[in-house]
Amino acid sequence: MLTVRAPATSANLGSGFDVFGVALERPADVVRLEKADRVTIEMTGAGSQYIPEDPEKNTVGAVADALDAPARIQIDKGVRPASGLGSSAASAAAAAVGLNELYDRGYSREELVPIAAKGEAVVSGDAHDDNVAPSIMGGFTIATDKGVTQVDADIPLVACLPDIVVSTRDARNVVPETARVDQMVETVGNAAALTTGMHRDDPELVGRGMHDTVVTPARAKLIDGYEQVREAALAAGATGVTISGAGPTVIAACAEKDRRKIASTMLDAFGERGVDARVYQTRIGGGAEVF
Ligand SMILES: Nc1ncnc2c1ncn2[C@@H]1O[C@H](COP(=O)(O)OP(=O)(O)OP(=O)(O)O)[C@@H](O)[C@H]1O
Ligand SMILES: N[C@@H](CCO)C(=O)O
Repeated sequence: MLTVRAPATSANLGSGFDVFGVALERPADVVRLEKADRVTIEMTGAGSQYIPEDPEKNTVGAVADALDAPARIQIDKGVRPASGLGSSAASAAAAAVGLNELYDRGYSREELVPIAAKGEAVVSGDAHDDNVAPSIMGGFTIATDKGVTQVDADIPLVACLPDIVVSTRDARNVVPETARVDQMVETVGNAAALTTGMHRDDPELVGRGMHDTVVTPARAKLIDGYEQVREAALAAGATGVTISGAGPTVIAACAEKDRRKIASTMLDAFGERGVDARVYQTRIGGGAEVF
């Protein structure tokens, strides 16, 4: 049996809607796979009771189909579903990397990205690559229809996951259909600053580049306490704060020395709104690993 650990991810990072993503050092899904006559799926772990084991409805089923690689697949969820931490993508990424190896298909990590994205289409109706790309390739990724650009960045992060459910499908429905030219100009500037910051391992520049006035404000309304948590994290030293993926996780970039204080401040701010939350003190990490 082959075991693959695929990390949680944070997509968008504010200014890079549907393009930017980072792999997180923790949490992660652990997926075990062995060849079989047909695809079967067994789920355990965080929120697994809410995830269908039917291969037609689970992200890994679509990946096994795309690779023509039937297998018995056991998924231990470390990444809670509907979290904004790329839960559905972590399983799909692990399945793509694991089945590619199990069946000796010979795809490169970059070639596996659109294959794993077929799993995302099953749950959100859209095959966006921005979570599966970092979960497979690690680091900071820029995923477009021309392929994936990757850099091994090292930035400390805090990911605060409130006990609220936001489905990607719902969060995509509130994205504005248009943006003004001045917003476009601002977004390009922020995205460029963030990308440069990733190359320099510079949390200040990355945090500055996370600012977004187009998609984030519309989605913030779905997260009770978002503005209070954001302001509290910035006051505690975060260099930038935004919604992780489609939410409800709120993600902050920071210097290492401020990370612990920011984490407890974000928890307290959700607590003051009566919202339970858990927090991951993490950083940008590597992609899926096979054991
Ligand atoms: N293997 C899987 N792991 C997690 N969720 C899955 C899986 N297969 C299907 N799903 C379904 O996908 C949905 C969760 O995916 P969704 O994209 O909404 O959350 P997420 O991946 O945590 O968020 P985001 O993409 O914003 O980071 C749930 O409805 C869940 O039942
Ligand atoms: N880019 C996607 C990531 C969530 O899957 C979104 O924000 O809708």
